[in-house]
Amino acid sequence: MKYLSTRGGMQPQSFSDILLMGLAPDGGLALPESYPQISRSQLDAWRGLSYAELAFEIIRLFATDIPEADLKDIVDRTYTAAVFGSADITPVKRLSDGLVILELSNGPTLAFKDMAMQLLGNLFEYVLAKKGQSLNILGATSGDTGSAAEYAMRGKKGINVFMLSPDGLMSAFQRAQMFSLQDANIHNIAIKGMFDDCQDIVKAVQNDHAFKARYQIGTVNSINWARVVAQVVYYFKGYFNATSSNDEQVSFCVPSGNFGNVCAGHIARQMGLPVQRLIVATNENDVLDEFFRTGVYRPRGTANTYVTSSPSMDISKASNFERFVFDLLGRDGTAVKALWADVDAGKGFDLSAKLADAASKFGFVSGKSNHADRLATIRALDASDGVVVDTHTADGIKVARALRLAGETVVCLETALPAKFADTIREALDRDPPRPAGFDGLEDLPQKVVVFDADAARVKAFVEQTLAG
Ligand SMILES: Cc1ncc(COP(=O)(O)O)c(C=O)c1O
Ligand SMILES: N[C@@H](CCOP(=O)(O)O)C(=O)O
Repeated sequence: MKYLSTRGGMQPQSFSDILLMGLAPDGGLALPESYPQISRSQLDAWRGLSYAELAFEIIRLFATDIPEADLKDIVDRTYTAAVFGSADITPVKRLSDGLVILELSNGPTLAFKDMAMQLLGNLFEYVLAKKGQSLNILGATSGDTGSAAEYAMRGKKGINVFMLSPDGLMSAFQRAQMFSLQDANIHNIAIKGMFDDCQDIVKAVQNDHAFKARYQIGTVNSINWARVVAQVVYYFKGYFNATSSNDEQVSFCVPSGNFGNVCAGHIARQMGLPVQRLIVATNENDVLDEFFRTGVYRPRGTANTYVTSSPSMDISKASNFERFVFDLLGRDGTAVKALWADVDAGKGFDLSAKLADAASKFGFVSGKSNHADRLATIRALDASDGVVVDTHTADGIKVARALRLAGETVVCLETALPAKFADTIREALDRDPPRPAGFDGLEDLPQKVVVFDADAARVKAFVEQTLAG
């Protein structure tokens, strides 16, 4: 399997190369030359597999330059009950109204990001050892990618993590999870701005080819294809757990911001998973909802991005959306390059002529949620099912309930645990959310972080100084 860029300007590369590469040299995102097609008999054979067995079957189709025995060892070490809390890894819960919740947040940092990041840590370690290289990761987070990456990479030989986050905008729990880490290879940088400013800096540094090569800069955001492919696995597992036969179809409802999670659902559907619809749920930052309703993509600036009670989705420039648009436009890299030249110039684009395809050919629909919806959903679910969900998952459930068709099985992706967003849970339920074992006193630990303006040059200087020792 070789990989190309969404902007059409990259020579085909192997999985291990794009794992370390981050953005493609032409500024685009890596995608496989084609998606592997899963036959009905393969799907039947996969139904009874454990999570690790299934992950191996799927990832080996993409990571074809890693010897299978090595890959199997990496996957088996990653997806264990000890790390993810149960042998099932991603169990499902059926609500009284028939909606299914796919639990993705039982890993070390209580968000779905652990599902891919734990694998990424082990893949990096393996590939870097083989190549005799080291890697300096520059990442951006709105709250969950950062902690998942830092927990997955802390203490790993040959890896440093520099993580940008929006200053003062994450929850107290999210801040404490990241900033309390004292490991020598973890560096937290709070940026005076929003997540999009952090992601813009990551992309600016990735596009400085000389700096990137000199300091071996890599990425853990969903820019990195390995993140997306690891997320494909739980769509298959969620499908098997929510159905009793491969004759059935399900729809997935996905709380969305940077479009990485639902992009993995799109890939699973393209591979042949029987997915009826992919329901994109946004919060008040509704760039994606606007696109799937109108065909107009209108990324907003920081001044027009709201600070909400589902803060991890406070995103107005959905990085991974480029991967979907590449497919929507018949994999035309030249057209994607032209559209993203407009995006990079602060404009948007109009693909309303393709809107019907987005729905009928690719199964996408969307809806949005706001603070009042979130509170109402959290209260209603607590009352009806005794289930407390986090604010992002609540956005998904609100939208799933609004858009569900008669007879449709909708699987809602649980993207974080409520303990991460205690203020809003208290506002909704007048009590604290359950706090999993091991997190008591987290917010009282000493914190280590530097604060910078949203300036790529300042971040580069910090990376240089830190690595110079
Ligand atoms: C808790 C939570 N929910 C939803 C999302 C949105 O996911 P994505 O950015 O993959 O669309 C994020 C951030 O990525 C998140 O941390
Ligand atoms: N919500 C994310 C934002 C980054 O998304 P990614 O999937 O591209 O890493 C976060 O929690 O940081």
